[in-house]
Amino acid sequence: MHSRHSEWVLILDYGSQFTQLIARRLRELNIYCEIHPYNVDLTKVSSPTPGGIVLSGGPMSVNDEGAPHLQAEILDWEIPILGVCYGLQLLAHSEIPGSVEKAEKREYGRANLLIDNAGDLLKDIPTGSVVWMSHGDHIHELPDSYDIIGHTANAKVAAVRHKENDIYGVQFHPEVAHTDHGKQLIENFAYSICGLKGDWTPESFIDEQIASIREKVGNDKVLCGLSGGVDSTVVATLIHKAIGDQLQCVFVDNGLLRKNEFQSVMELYTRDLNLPVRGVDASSEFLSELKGISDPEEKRKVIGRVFIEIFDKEIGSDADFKYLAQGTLYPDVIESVSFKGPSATIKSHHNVGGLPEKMKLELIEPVRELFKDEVREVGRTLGIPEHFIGRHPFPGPGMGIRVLGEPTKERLDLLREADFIFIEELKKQGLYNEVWQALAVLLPVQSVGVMGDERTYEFTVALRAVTSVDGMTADWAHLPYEFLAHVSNRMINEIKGINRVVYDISSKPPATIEWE
Ligand SMILES: Nc1ncnc2c1ncn2[C@@H]1O[C@H](COP(=O)(O)OP(=O)(O)OP(=O)(O)O)[C@@H](O)[C@H]1O
Ligand SMILES: O=c1[nH]c(=O)c2[nH+]cn([C@@H]3O[C@H](COP(=O)(O)O)[C@@H](O)[C@H]3O)c2[nH]1
Ligand SMILES: NC(=O)CC[C@H](N)C(=O)O
Ligand SMILES: [Mg+2]
Repeated sequence: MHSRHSEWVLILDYGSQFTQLIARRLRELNIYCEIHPYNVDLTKVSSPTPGGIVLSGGPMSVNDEGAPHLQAEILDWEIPILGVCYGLQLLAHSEIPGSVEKAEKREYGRANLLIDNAGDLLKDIPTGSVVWMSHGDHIHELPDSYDIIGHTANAKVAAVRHKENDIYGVQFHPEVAHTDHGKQLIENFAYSICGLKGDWTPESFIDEQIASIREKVGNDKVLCGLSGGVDSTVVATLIHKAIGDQLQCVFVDNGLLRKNEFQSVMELYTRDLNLPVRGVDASSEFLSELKGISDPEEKRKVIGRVFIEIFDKEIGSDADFKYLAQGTLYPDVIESVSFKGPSATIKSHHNVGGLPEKMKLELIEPVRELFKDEVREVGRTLGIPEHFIGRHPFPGPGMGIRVLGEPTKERLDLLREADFIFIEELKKQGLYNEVWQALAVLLPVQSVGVMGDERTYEFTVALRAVTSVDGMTADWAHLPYEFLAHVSNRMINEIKGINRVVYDISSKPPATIEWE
């Protein structure tokens, strides 16, 4: 459940790698938006009526058989529309099939936008400014209903405006940082053309969520899975504000947590936040269900299922419990479901794609549409102390997906020691807040070493640290060599069973942050 801000923009996703960025740019303007697949059931996105619609780019060609189409009804909504790249091609193609053709030269990279008629869309954008192109098709024949308002040396049609309606299209990508005035263009579209005010702030979000949680829950009770992480802490605080002691939180020790995590987080919750939390030790249940399982997706599904079983057990026969609250985030949702259908699922986050099909409790997920940095802002506004807000994300399946292969107790303990050293050193040396997330992975690889004249044949730990804004894309963190040397040295000396440490230097994409 979530409630939609009254003023919002609908983004229809045609599969572009940049669709998330359109959402980011709008949200930076304090405009609420949601991404839905191009073929979404329109009744799900018509209330409240969006103030504008953006059609994203996409990898297909509009002329391909089975290419994602435009749901023409949206044109009757008389709402401003902005088509980006594939979105623009789709607008042209929907009036004149075949008007889009393969360009002689694929255009990828920077181009200079020459403005023919700025009007409202290109207002305050200097002619000749850099725009980012990424397309193989181009518009050969523009429908009569459109005017060209911008072109580049290679693209006769780079920006268009419908003669009568508020429909616009651009061949370049205003959402990427390489387009110099892309943000201005999106602002022009949202503020001037759609007439949106940009009044979506953490305060308005909190007020709306509290009202909607109260209305939804009534006199029933809510169970909230609390993990010590940012998202669930924010969610529990929000719900506690809304319904007080109708909320009960549970923190599950699933045997996959960090070293000392369970005790220290329980203490912090009692000390700093006045939340009703029960701690549950379910480590043996989780570990026995994970026995013999080494496939990443299978592990995630097992963990998702056991979490729900434990939650069900916790409520026992108390029939007042009708809801389960979780700190599910937008990236969890985006990565677990895909507009292309399940085949393109990247990983089943335990709390989304890993959930069992049949559940007794109905979900309440107030931050399901937010990115991590937005949740942190909401948390700060709610007055949650910084040591909760600033924590690195830690996934629900925890060490279970960081021990590659079967997560046995023995291997989990090894990894816990390695992780403890890595995080402790990051904090000690003032680097913890410089990286977005840091973790250690235990590889199922043994290699030969020599220690004190003895041969060793032990495991390898991979260190991973990334910089990111929202976890959707990430770069490996350039940690100082001396730091890495020190950490490696400590791990190999202090942890019996590890004789080699490597550093992961892959970015996301094409890698992901976690290894499984
Ligand atoms: N050990 C746990 N006990 C109870 N619930 C949990 C546990 N781990 C995860 N969950 C539930 O799953 C949700 C998703 O986990 P996730 O790790 O994405 O979020 P988080 O732990 O709240 O925040 P963060 O991403 O900062 O770690 C949590 O918000 C929480 O509701
Ligand atoms: O609660 C969670 N349940 C999960 O199943 C899960 N899988 C990945 N993550 C976290 O999501 C972010 C992106 O991770 P990836 O780049 O590995 O997909 C990173 O911050 C990951 O730690 C999860 N969080
Ligand atoms: N980035 C895009 O949306 C590309 C659109 C289309 N696939 C093309 O190559 O022209
Ligand atoms: Mg977590």
